[in-house]
Amino acid sequence: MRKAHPVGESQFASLMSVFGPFLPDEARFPIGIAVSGGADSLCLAWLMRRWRRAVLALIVDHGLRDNSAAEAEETASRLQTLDIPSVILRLDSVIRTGSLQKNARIARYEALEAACLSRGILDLALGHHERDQVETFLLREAHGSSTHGLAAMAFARETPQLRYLRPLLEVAPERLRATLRQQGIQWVEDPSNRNPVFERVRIRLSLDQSGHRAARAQLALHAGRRNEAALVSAGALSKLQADPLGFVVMDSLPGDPALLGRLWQSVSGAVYPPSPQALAALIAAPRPVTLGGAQLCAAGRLGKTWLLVREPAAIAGRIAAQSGVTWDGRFTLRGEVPDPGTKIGALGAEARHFRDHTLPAKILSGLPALWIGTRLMAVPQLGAFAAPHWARLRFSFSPAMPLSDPSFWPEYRETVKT
Ligand SMILES: Nc1ncnc2c1ncn2[C@@H]1O[C@H](COP(=O)(O)OP(=O)(O)OP(=O)(O)O)[C@@H](O)[C@H]1O
Repeated sequence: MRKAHPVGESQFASLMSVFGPFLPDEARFPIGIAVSGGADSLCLAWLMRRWRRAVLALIVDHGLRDNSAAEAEETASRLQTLDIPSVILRLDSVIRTGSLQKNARIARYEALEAACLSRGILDLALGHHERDQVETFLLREAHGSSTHGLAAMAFARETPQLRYLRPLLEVAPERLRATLRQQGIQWVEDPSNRNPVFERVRIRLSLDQSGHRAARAQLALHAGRRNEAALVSAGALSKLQADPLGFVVMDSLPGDPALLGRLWQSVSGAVYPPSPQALAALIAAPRPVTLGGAQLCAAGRLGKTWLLVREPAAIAGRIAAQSGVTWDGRFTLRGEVPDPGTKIGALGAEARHFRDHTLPAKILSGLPALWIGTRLMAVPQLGAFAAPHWARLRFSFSPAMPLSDPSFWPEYRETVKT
């Protein structure tokens, strides 16, 4: 057998580049990494940290094995030595009837998704690799899956809240282990990965090299078309930068009116995009314009050519603040409101207090703020609170057309791993 080559930093950077736009590499926009402590996801974490500073590893402790808590701690301290911050998510509700593996997986994804949502994480990377992909294909084939199922796992999968990324999906697992060995990084071996009670493991054990190659070739036929379309849409989006504060900056407008319409909807919070004719005219001759609740204007000191931002005159008035309520079709409040008289309204002219902020007043004044009468109590997005107990409140960016909506990436959808 040939010796496996470690994965290099520049190769990983090019694997990540196919996913298109990422939020700036700043502490307020971490990318999540799901780390089990096994070789694959640990290697993913190491590579991600070389690629980007703002990352957060999420370790799920299913609590199903006696030493699982200690293993999770061990993984967390290993990550710490690699300068990767992490949190451990403890599950106490894995249902033990039916398929334990399946229940554990559902509970794991729920916990990961909730943790990302509460921390404003939009992208979560998973450590699936090429052999996982081949096994998924063979499992689905054995179960009579349709063409869609046989395309197996996609590079990325969207939920309305989160995008799952699988940058290592075409990388052989031997290369991930070789990478860790080269760096002298240890990992945890999960005994269930070798337990033939599980069908996936039986498939793994029965696959010789030629079977593996044949399955890969078949898989490529199924997956090719889907991923090709996905890469086209990722390419279009990779040129812009979308911010969960509710604005988009870009050097040029996307050439597809439907795509531009979706961006417009995300920023304005509108249920419908502007007319395709108006958008096509704008693409043909870009110019500053106010349309359908959003404004296209010069990005100025934001560094790119265009800024797409909520139209100030169209912003909603004040409404009573309650957890779960959405204001201006864009921002949903979460957390316990300390005073029943609190209202949500735009920061407006009070944005002048944040003059030193790197973002222009045009963006800041449209952010949601919490008010009691004329008193400004909190601007959660800016980390400004009149008193510590207001700091429990958060707004999430939740327009009717979210920036990470599945229809943004139609070809990336897939069924959850079998
Ligand atoms: N307990 C966990 N905590 C966090 N993420 C997990 C956990 N288990 C699995 N994952 C994520 O899901 C991916 C695929 O899971 P799978 O069970 O196939 O991998 P694994 O064999 O447990 O571990 P690894 O991929 O880390 O070697 C992992 O690479 C990792 O990103």
